[in-house]
Order: sequence, then structure tokens, then C-alpha cells
Amino acid sequence: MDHGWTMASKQNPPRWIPNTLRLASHENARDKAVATGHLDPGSSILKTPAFATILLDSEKGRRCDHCFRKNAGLKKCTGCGSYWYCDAHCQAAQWQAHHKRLCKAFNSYTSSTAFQALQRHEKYDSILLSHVLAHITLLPDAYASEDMMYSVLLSLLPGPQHPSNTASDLPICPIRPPPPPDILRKIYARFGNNNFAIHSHLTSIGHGVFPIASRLFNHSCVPNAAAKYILSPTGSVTMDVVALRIIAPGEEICLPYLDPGLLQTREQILELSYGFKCDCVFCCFLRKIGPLPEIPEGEKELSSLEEQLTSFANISSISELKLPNPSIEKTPSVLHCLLRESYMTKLSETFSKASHEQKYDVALKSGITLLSLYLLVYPENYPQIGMHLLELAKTAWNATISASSDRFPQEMRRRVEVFLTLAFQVLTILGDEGDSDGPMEKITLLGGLLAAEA
Ligand SMILES: C[S@@+](CC[C@H](N)C(=O)[O-])C[C@H]1O[C@@H](n2cnc3c(N)ncnc32)[C@H](O)[C@@H]1O
Repeated sequence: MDHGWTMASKQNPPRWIPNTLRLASHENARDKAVATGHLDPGSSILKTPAFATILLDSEKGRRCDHCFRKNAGLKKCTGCGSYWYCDAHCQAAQWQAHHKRLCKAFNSYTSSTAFQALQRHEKYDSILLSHVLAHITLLPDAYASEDMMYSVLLSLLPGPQHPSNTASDLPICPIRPPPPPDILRKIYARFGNNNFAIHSHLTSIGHGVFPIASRLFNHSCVPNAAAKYILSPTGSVTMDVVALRIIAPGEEICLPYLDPGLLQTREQILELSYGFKCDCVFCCFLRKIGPLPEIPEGEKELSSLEEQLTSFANISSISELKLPNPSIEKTPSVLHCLLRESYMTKLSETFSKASHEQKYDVALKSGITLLSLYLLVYPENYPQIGMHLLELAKTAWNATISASSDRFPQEMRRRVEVFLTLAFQVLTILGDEGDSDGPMEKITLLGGLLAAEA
């Protein structure tokens, strides 16, 4: 079995590498995936199916455990009563993938004292690990299988060593044949730094093991690509890695391992969970400026800083043709306090609450400040920017229709158009993903309302 493919050791790239990519050596991360040719924004770089997945508890019973699609008429597994499926097709597919090895023992395993003593994230790991192992036992030759994805899974870099990474204490569902302890340890040691959160329109719905994507993509806090998830009635979840901007031939393709908006905690998370120090321009800038200053308590002072932020982000120049792209490294030092994570959270809460309570002036002011911050911290065409532009368009629309006709400002209408067009431009790069009732449908709906009002 080929567990350790490296650039140096083989001439011909393995068949799991798509022709958009080649592997090259990386000084700290073993290998890196580089583009073989020019890639336009929105190009698909890699499509890869999951090796195993698990739904979050919040989604259990409202999404199919196999295809992850929402379904009001799910049917429960009559064996264990703990898995739900769209239909016989999804049930049969998951039965063959892993469930036939788990169904009988599943409930006694999850009600055991050992399982119940686990933290929530460990419970997810424990069940996902059981899915992975059960799947392996169903491959030809089980734990000695030559299966491509299994080989790639075993060849992944392990996460940093810490006690929770040893698998010896992690209970798993009893599986026949039982996994050799070294395989069990090896796979679990690769969970923390390789698995992915599966999301639909920015909401996490599950976790997944996608060995090929893990093997290929390193992290950047200023990524040029992003992963989206395709939910289809014909199979389990597929990951699609999409270019966010033009990528030149030979350029490394990176994904964000965490939310690039985590400006204060990401260094620690990357070190603890992934075992490396990020050297992207953004992290170098944050290290250079040191601890972020406190946010001023006075309302006037904060409001003046917010005006300076929107002016630095050049928000007034917004047109439907292009979003400004302010450079984080040039952020004036007086604005560094606004890079605190708590400030972004608070601003986002103010925007949502004010929109909800129909305080549109407050909502639009905080929403535009939040947009300035997003443009500063997120890379070009990042979906958070597009989703926020859509929220701004909805808020501006509600403000427009709630105003009395004599107050109906043409300028506000124009704002709706601009936000909506920009939301479309950004979100169309990632394209359709997750559930079908996504932001693109909402953009079409609001565009229709706007046209009808004209
Ligand atoms: C999902 S793997 C990435 C694929 C890896 N390059 C390989 O050759 O298999 C994650 C691991 O790669 C390394 N890594 C990823 N991004 C990195 C970066 N920007 N700098 C240093 N190491 C990185 C870390 O060891 C991390 O735990």
C-alpha cells in the first residue's frame, strides 16, 4: 500500500491529483498544491466525495444522514432508530458504506458510560471514527485495503501530539473485524488537523473526512480558494474547491482552516490544532502590531473611529461595478482596536438586532461599518462578504418600503441595487452550494421585487 507518496519519491503523479494541480514540496508542510495553469475566479479546482461524514446533533432528524439534504419526510432506521434517511436509496447507500457494521451495537455504544463521559466534540469524533472504521471493514481486504482514499487517509500528516490525540481512551462502536490498534491511533491522530466542517450557506451542518483535499491543501488566512459542499440525491456529500480570484500558473492553492475573521485567537488555534505558525501577510502584520488596543468606551470616540474605518475602506466609492479592496497592512494604527474579535461580533449583533427591530438607520450604519471590516479582513470574493451584502440589500429594501411614499428616497433604492448587484457578483464566484434555498434564490427574488417597483 502506498502510504507515503511525496514529490521526491515518484515521477508520475498519482491519479487522485486532478489535472488543475500538481504537488510541489513545501518547506514546512511537506507538500503544497500548485496550479498547473491559469484559473479564473469560480473555477472548480477539485471535486472529491467524502470518505465518511457525520451530521451535527442540531441537524439530526431534519437532514438525511446519508445525503445531508433537508427532508420533512425522513424515514428512521428500524434497526437502531438513530439514523434517518430520505428513502430506501439513501438508506441502502449508507448501509453499504458503514451502517451495516454499526446498526446493532450503535445504541449500547452511545449509551455507554464511556461514550456519555465524552465532551460533545469528542462524541462527534468518536462516531465519525466509527463510521470511518466501519467503512474500511467493508473495503476489499479491510484494514489491508489498497483503496485509493484509504491509502491517502493513512498518508496524511498527523496533528500535533497532545493527550486527546491518542485514541486509546476514545470509545468506538464495536466493529467486526476490530481495527488493529495502530490503524485506530493513526487515523484518529489525523482527525484534528485534517477533517472539515461541512456547511450550507455558512452554517455548519456536519463534519467530514475528505482525504484527497486534506492531502492537497495547506492553510492561508488570505486564501485564494474555498471549499463548498454539494448535496445531491444521488450520493453522499461532495466537496468542491473553487478559486476565489485569478490564480496564476505555479501559484500555491490554499484554503482557510478557520474563519479569517478570527484575528486574535487564530495563532493559538493554528498552533494547538494544526501544529504550525502561519506566515501569511496577514499574520505577519498582526504579529508586528502586537496585542490589539482596547476599544474606546465613549460613544462619540467609537463613532468617529467607525467613520474613519469606512473612509479607510473607501466605502463611499462603492459602485455596483467593483468593491474596494483595502489593504490590512496599511490600516492606520488608530483603527487597530477595531480589529478585536469582540468588536466584529458586537457589530454583527447590532446590525441583526436593528434590522430585526426595523431600526433601519441604526442597521444600515452598523451594517456598512461591518462591511468595511469584512473588506479588510476577508479575502476578495469571500462568501461572508457576499452574504453580508445580501443582508444589507434586504435591510435597505425594507427601509425603502417601510418609508412613507413622500419620504421614499431614490438614493435608498439605488443602494438596494448596488448591494444586490455586488452580492450577486461575490456569491456567484462560489456558486450554488449546500441547500437549494440559498442566497442566489433570494437575490433573484429581491431583484424581481425591485424591478416590479420600478
Ligand atoms: C491538511 S494537511 C495539509 C497537507 C500537507 N501539506 C501534506 O503534505 O499532506 C495539514 C497539515 O499541513 C501543515 N500545514 C498546512 N498549512 C500550513 C502552513 N500554512 N504552514 C505550515 N504548515 C502547514 C500542518 O502540519 C498541518 O497540520
